[in-house]
Amino acid sequence: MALVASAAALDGAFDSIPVIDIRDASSSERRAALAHEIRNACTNVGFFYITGHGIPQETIDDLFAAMEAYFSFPLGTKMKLYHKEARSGFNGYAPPLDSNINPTNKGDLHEGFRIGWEELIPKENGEKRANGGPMVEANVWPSEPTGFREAYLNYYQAAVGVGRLLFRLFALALDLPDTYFDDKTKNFATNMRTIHYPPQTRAESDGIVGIGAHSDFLCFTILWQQPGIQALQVLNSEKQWIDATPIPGTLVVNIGDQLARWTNDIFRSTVHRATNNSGVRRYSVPVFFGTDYHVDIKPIPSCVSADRSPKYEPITAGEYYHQRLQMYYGGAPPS
Ligand SMILES: O=C(O)CCC(=O)C(=O)O
Ligand SMILES: [Fe+2]
Repeated sequence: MALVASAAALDGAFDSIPVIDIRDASSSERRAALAHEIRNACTNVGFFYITGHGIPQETIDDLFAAMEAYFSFPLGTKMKLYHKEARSGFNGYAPPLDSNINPTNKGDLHEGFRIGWEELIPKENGEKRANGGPMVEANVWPSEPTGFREAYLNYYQAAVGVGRLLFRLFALALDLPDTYFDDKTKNFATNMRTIHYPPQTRAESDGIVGIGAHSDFLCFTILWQQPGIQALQVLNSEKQWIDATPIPGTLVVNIGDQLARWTNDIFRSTVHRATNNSGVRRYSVPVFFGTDYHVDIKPIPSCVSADRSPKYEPITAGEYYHQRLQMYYGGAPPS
């Protein structure tokens, strides 16, 4: 069925989130079936779990240990890298209630640490990155705990590998050549946040949740969530909140607003929220994947038809991204 027609047949009233095994994505037979599964997940749910992603457990364990140690430091220590003062764009530390992603709430009860692209061992002759552009801001690093930078960058780079594969699979799912996004994603507009949600003591009716209902604003997100703690929920078209229960060994993938715009809403950018009522600390790690700054986001032809005219004005990826970031987190505009 053509992409536009298959999307029109779906209503988004899902009651569970599909699990997709991406292990054999490089085999040509598997790829077509995989692209089909991904298409169904993106048009109906906007969320799916991936297994077989290949990120070593040790890489995840090292990141977990580093963030757990870092977030246990006193607030004053962490505030030395407060992103609004560190001249690092949005990279660095964000304290609890720094953001309020859903303006109908009073604040998001989490603290975070954000990084962007960086080589673990800087290349010789100063070639840092090919014209990173304004979406690729410098990182700031705490001096403690030991191994923090290495643990963060190892996970970040492993996630970028999974993201590159997903860009190819999304292209296939959209009836495009699998290399469609390659020349649009040269400059690593990929950001990673590690998030600590303290146990929630105030009732949700106070307007304070872990992270308020929102949709992500880049192309897609790959989320590691701590096993054993239910917090993330996803909104279906019937306005029911569906639990995205952590499944050990998986990562959660969700479509963001840029890809929804690009696909004329055929891929769903689904609203989600997280509240930590577990009584213990919860950690999660979203990695957000964007495109290069000057890429035009305008509906791709396979997503437009006589019955489905373009819903959004074209905008560059960079302009859109900064509008949204500024709205949620404020802070100094990147240079
Ligand atoms: O912590 C989570 O499970 C979700 C985080 C999230 O939605 C985000 O950072 O955009
Ligand atoms: Fe999100």
